[in-house]
Amino acid sequence: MTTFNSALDNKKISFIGGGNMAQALISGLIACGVKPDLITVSAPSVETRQQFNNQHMNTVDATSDPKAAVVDADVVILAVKPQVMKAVVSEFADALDSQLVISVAAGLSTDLLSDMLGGYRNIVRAMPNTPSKIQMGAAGLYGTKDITEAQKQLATAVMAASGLVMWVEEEAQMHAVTAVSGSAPAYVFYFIESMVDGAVALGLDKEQASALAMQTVLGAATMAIGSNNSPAELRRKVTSPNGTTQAAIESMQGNEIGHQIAEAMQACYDRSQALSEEMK
Ligand SMILES: NC(=O)C1=CN([C@@H]2O[C@H](COP(=O)(O)OP(=O)(O)OC[C@H]3O[C@@H](n4cnc5c(N)ncnc54)[C@H](O)[C@@H]3O)[C@@H](O)[C@H]2O)C=CC1
Ligand SMILES: O=C(O)[C@@H]1CCC=N1
Repeated sequence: MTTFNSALDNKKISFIGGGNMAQALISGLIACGVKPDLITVSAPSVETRQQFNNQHMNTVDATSDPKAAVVDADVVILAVKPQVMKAVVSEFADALDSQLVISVAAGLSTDLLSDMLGGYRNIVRAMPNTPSKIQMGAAGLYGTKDITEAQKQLATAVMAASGLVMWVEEEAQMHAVTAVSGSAPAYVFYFIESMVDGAVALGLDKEQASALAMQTVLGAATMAIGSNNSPAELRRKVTSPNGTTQAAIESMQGNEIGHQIAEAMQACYDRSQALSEEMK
């Protein structure tokens, strides 16, 4: 669990958009000690605002006015879909003066975001993932040359409230971050779904199969993080010569599962690249 970072002291953090990713990041911030009354969410739907009010007992400020959310914020987090970003930011771009803007939108380059923001360049692009909700997220960050060292530390503190933070040097690497962590919880959920279906077909009931599959994924990932052995070495330690695991792994290799995962990641990367082009 991440602990409170003093860079967050009294910082006002405003979210534009109150969907899945905003909710996950807000949970991380509050869990690490940010006072809810320093957080504002701008969302057009009454239901979304009501949901925030209920969940956080009216301590998080939920507004329909993005400009009010931005005007005295220290950090503005853009958490709307790439397709609506241009229209949404046009409502408050003229209220930006020194705020740190963090965009979590897939694909959108800092140059394109800057154009949408009327030339404003204090922008960090982040690619988090939904396990941020339980402070187990993994986020890649890229900053323009225009952000200060203090803003870089602030961006690190904001995103580290929800888990691991990794800065990349080249903006193009953000597409790879999306392929390996931003979108990747979905691959893992798909893997778990398939394991459960497989176990049910082999005679277990669904609850038993789900509990065993989820605990195994958690145990294997936790073990890999804490180990001096590589994932390949850990795999070999499970695999007895001519035993059960060898039969399973040979079946996967025969079906080129590794190659198929790489292909899926390439598709994710390509889609991330295409989004910026489409939104120009
Ligand atoms: N869901 C995920 O796992 C991840 C999502 N992202 C990025 O986060 C961003 C948001 O995605 P989600 O939270 O999944 O989508 P979502 O659909 O759950 O939330 C989007 C939110 O945008 C808001 N919105 C829509 N129109 C608006 C407007 N005119 N003004 C202000 N707010 C408006 C609404 O509050 C809505 O809840 C996207 O750009 C996505 O690429 C990044 C990493 C992971
Ligand atoms: O699917 C998407 O486009 C977003 C970005 C990464 C995860 N979800």
